[in-house]
Amino acid sequence: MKPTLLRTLSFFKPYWGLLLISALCSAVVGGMDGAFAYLVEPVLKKIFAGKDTGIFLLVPVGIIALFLVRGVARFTYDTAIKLAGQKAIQDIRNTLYASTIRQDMAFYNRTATGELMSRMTNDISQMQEGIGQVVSGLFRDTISAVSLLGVIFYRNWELAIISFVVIPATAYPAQLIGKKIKNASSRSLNVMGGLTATLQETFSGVKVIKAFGLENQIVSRFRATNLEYFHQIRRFIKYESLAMPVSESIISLGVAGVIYFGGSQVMSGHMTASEFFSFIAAMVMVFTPIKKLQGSYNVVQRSAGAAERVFNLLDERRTIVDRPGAADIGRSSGRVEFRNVSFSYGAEPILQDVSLTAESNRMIALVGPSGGGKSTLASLIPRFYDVSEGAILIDGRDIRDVTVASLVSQIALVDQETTLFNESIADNIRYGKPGASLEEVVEAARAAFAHEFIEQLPDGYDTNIGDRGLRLSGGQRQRICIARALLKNAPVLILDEATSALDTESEQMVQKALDNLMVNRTTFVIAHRLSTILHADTIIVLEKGHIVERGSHEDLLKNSSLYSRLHALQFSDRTTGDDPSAES
Ligand SMILES: Nc1ncnc2c1ncn2[C@@H]1O[C@H](COP(=O)(O)OP(=O)(O)OP(=O)(O)O)[C@@H](O)[C@H]1O
Repeated sequence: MKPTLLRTLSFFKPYWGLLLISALCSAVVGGMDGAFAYLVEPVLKKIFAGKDTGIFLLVPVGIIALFLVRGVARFTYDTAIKLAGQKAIQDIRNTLYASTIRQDMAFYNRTATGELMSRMTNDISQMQEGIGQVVSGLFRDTISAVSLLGVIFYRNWELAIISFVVIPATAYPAQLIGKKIKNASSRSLNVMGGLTATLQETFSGVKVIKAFGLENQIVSRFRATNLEYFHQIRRFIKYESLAMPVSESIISLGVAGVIYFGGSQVMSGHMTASEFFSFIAAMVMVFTPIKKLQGSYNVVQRSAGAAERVFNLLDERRTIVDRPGAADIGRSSGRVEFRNVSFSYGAEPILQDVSLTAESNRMIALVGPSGGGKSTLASLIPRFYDVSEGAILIDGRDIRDVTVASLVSQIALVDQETTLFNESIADNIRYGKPGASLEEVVEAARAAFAHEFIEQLPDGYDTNIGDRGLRLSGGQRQRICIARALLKNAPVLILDEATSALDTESEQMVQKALDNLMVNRTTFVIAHRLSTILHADTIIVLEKGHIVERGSHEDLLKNSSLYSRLHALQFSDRTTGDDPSAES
């Protein structure tokens, strides 16, 4: 708990100026509570005992002045402390996002996207609520409680001890309840993570849900998780609602003691009535900040659950990082060598003793039965994963000896997912080369055979990908991705070809765009189109993680090889598409 709290507080460091302003103002606000309770005694004495008419007129004016000053101080305090809280939360969210987006692919494989979204939104909101409430009350309520306690002890320390004997008795149940609140909060956030994951999965997979008529099933699953969330929240509500009545009941014992013993002292003449009123005023006033502080403790407990989850995510270690002394690779010639590479995601070996060399500007096609390891092999080049054994070299240098940033700058990737972001088409292409001029963007789009259709869009290159009504075809999206890769102009290209059936015209356009993209680059094609494979310098046939055949299209066809069988299969059933990677 303590490290979590300290860690949260460390995010406030840059905003110490705002904290200082709020501390000073809260001293004014809190101190005035004490002053107010203290002044009850002389004022009452003068009014009732001395019949002082002067002070009688001064009191209302004084009260207005006091509350004016208090109001200004409180406004400044609240604004400064809440701004500091918001800024700290903003920094936490930025830090978390920056660290998560840099995580390894392995991390993304084992973590549901919805779960991550939940941490970024629900958990951070919970933290924000905690920080907001605590920081806005902590200074003020502490100073207010201390100044009022000062008045109480000053007026009558014996009576003060009687009344405060009960305070420690409230600590134990408060702590117990706080712990329960924290556990319930953590559990409810876990369930909320699952709920967000379900939302993410089902909204993005809505096509399948509709096609299989799974709506009812999905809704019942959602209802069940939502009910579980309610159960967790119900526990949480119960404990939170219990906190106040428990402490108030214990405190009432103290109040009863004060009335009894204080009243006796006034009657026996050991204390004046105005002193007693001042004591009672301070006593009544002090319970408000004390109760608030106790409430803050519960909020802290609740936020601590969320903060722990946020920090756990922040502490996830990356394995794909720069080695000490890693150098910038510069611009490579694009010669890629796999030297006795083995790889596994877990216990199961996926690639075994794979050796191959792609000379600069050559084209290597990876084919073979589904699950043979083609995509895995390609994903090792940009270090999405590190090899388990052996090494991958670019221009003779182990890719683990160069910086990750310089390595990825050597590689352009065009895959089946055709990922476009909710920005303008120009900006989507510009991701290939941040800061590229519009002329460069247009040139890349022309080479990708995308310029024509982009120009016909309502806002041309400024058309937003997320605009309502913008319906880009699969082939058009692919050509935008190809333009992006063209603009990157990297010496190595990884092409995970789309299997999605494009119509013939669209396929031809995409093929022409790809032909342009492949010029003067070392290209690894995970091939699904026969036309691409025909031009490959080397075809690598992967089966169960082993290279079983390699050679040119003609060489491989000459033998009664796996490749020739895959090839024959395609020709015998053109309706399945030109897909030599299909299961043999
Ligand atoms: N992220 C992952 N985590 C664990 N196992 C994986 C992961 N990705 C792939 N695999 C497994 O690795 C093996 C090789 O998969 P890979 O996708 O590389 O094959 P592929 O030849 O590209 O197949 P396809 O032609 O169907 O795309 C498969 O058994 C697959 O289940």
